[in-house]
Amino acid sequence: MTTLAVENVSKNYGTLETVSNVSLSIEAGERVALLGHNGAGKTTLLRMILGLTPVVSGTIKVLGSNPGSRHSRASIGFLPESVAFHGALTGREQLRHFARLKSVPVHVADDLLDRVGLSNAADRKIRTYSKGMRQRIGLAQALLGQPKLALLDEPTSGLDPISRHEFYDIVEELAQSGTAVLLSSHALTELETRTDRIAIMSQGKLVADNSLVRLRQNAGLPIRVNVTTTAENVDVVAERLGGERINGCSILLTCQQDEKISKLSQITAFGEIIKDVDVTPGTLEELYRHYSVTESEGK
Ligand SMILES: Nc1ncnc2c1ncn2[C@@H]1O[C@H](COP(=O)(O)OP(=O)(O)OP(=O)(O)O)[C@@H](O)[C@H]1O
Repeated sequence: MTTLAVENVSKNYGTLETVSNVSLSIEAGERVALLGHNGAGKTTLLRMILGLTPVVSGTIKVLGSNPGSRHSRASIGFLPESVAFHGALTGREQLRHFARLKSVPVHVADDLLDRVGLSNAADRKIRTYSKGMRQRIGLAQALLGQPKLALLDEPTSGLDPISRHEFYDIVEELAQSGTAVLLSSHALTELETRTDRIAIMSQGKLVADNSLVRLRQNAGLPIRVNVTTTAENVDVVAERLGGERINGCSILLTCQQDEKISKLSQITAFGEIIKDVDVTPGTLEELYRHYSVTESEGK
């Protein structure tokens, strides 16, 4: 059964259509990133999946159950964008408290502290924790009870690169154990290798939902090719390739995906005067802009 099935869901606040006819499904073990500018409707959608905002138009099912139902609530682990903890409690006390609320055995809380790398700080008060350590406690509470669906709202905001890396390792383990993961983020670059699909919301609409490879193909964004030559040949190579000289020995050219191989043959035909070639596909930022702008222009 599909873990999360969102079908034709809309939500208005007054005359503002915050979520507009959105359909999105996530299977067990899939990691989906939900992207969108501020106000795109991501949080409203997450709230509807959680059962906090009623679904009045369209349907949402979590493992076949309605949002907010006992079964649905028991299946979801949620990490809100800003998590508030009791600063006077230790990490262990706080997590054990959440475990009791979720009717999960307390020893599971201790195991999770270990899993999120907090066992050494578990008996320190949360008020002494760094932002990254608080996020880890937040993640640990979202993982209590082995959720079938993890909803993570901006989970890596404020984390340093190493903590982000470790965070995504945990997400990967979670997905491998069969949990479907939906995470919203503004930190685009980290999602490139860490998620299976990218869903983009713009002005309430879902404007893209596909693997990164497919999104790139469909957008047809140009590929950048950076060529380094010997100093004395840079001008002539730039002219022949039709590229732009960007500094001492570097030339920048762009081409479409289907021209890439012929462009590379043209470059290698110059022989030893070519010192290096870097090929960079369109970045996630460019894709994001492409899909958001295409939709808002009504193309
Ligand atoms: N309770 C509410 N009453 C009125 N308008 C609301 C309410 N909740 C959200 N909105 C509006 O709906 C739109 C979408 O908000 P939402 O919080 O879902 O966006 P978001 O994509 O999560 O943005 P962000 O990245 O800033 O968190 C915004 O214009 C917001 O002002």
